[in-house]
Order: sequence, then C-alpha cells, then structure tokens
Amino acid sequence: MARSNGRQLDYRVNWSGVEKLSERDRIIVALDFSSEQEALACADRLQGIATYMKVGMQLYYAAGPQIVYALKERGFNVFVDLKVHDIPNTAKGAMQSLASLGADMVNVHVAGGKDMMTAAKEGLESGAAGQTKPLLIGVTQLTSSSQQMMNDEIGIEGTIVDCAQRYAQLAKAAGLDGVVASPLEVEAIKRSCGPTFKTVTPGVRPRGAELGDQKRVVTPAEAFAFGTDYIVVGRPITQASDPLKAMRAMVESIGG
Ligand SMILES: O=c1ccn([C@@H]2O[C@H](COP(=O)(O)O)[C@@H](O)[C@H]2O)c(=O)[nH]1
Repeated sequence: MARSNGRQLDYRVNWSGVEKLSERDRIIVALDFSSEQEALACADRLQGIATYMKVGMQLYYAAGPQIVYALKERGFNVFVDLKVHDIPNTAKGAMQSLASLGADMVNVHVAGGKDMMTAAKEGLESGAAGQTKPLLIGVTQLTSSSQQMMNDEIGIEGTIVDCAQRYAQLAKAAGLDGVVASPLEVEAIKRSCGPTFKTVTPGVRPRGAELGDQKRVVTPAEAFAFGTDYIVVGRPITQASDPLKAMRAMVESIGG
C-alpha cells in the first residue's frame, strides 16, 4: 500500500511509474494460528504472492505485538483485527496502544456507537503522533450472522443489507475509513457512502470449498465484481494441504 502525507492510497509507485493495486494485492490472508511460528511459516510460504496478512484475536493473544513487527519486517501489510468494542474511553486507549504497532489497518465494532468510534479515531491519531495512521475500519454485521439470527437472536429488525448500510453510514459519520461487511452488501454501502469508503469483506470461498461457520458467502471473483476493496480469506488458504497452491489458484480465479 502506498502512502502520501499520512494517507493510504490504492496504488504504489514502482520503477515504471504509478501502478494501481491489483486484485491479488487486495487479498488479505487471515493467519488464524495459535503460535507465531505457525503463522510465520505460513506467511513465509506465501512470500511473493501474498502482500497483506491479518492478525486476529487467536494469533495476537497468543503471540502479542511481536507478530505484527515480524510480519512488517518481512514486508507484509498487516491488518490487526481485534474488533474493539468498549466504552469510548477504553476504545480510545486501545487505539492509542495499537497505533504504535505500525499496522496498516485496525478495527472497531460499529455497534459500539458513534461516540466510541470517534474516540477510537482520536486515540489512533494521538497514538500515531505524526506517523502514518492505520486505516480505521468498522465491523457491521459479522459474516457468520444470517438474516434469521440477526432478527431473532440479536433482535435487529429488517434485512442484513439495510443494517450493514446503516452501520456503514454511521461509521462514515464518525470519520472511519471503511467497514467490514459481506461482499453481498458492498454495492449498497458504496451507493450510500461513496466509492472511496473502503469495504473489507470476509465470507469468501472458492467455489465448492467448505463454508465452515460463514453464512453470507461469495467467491473471490464475485466479491471483486461487487466492487469490494479487499477480500479476507483464511482457512481455504491456511488450512489447505498446500497453501501456496491454494493461493495461486485463488489469484488465477480473479484473473491474476
Ligand atoms: O464479519 C467478519 C469479520 C471478521 N472475520 C474474520 O475473517 C477471517 C475469515 O476467515 P475464514 O477462515 O476465511 O472464514 C477470520 O479471521 C474472521 O475472524 C470474518 O470472518 N467475518
């Protein structure tokens, strides 16, 4: 990801000029492992083909900030996916701490409300102290949630698309850079929040792959056709018998 004046851009500059980030560079690999060794072994296997790694709760709680430094040293962009959701003061403090890691993307739950998101943004800005601020992304509805679960268990009425769109508008009003949602909601989010408001979309599976706990699922090619900025893919790559082969097949499926 190229940067200018502390802003992250969707292109990078190389010897031949300015190059727009390819779809391959917009695949974020979710390193859901329980140790630094396993995570780095997988990341090293994907060197040269993957550029963006995600450190979620399982790995961060096991390996600590060191895993972020190790991935950055290897040249990867890093999304630290800790989904902060707390009172505004605590969310602000969490973001102040996270800002010093050198991550490229961090996130909060939109359900924490506008004050919490605003405080998180302030924390990130003060923690970054003049250095490049990571993208701040809000989680709308988890891709493991179904329409029925959202309505009957959580008690939110209406469709998931409407909910994701409303949460995205709230995230935008709080100054966030984008949201996590399913690719199925990207068109509605882009329509109401504009094309530069980022969408980061898990719930992506190659055709025929096991869905696991994901409920709102599309293929990588479909996700990019919906206009998403980033897809997040974990198990189809990391749990494959040959992660490099799985990654190559995915890159091929989206046209290289
Ligand atoms: O709504 C959400 C938010 C985050 N995730 C995370 O993405 C990956 C997906 O992994 P798969 O193995 O490809 O299912 C995982 O780390 C989740 O924590 C999500 O799936 N949905």
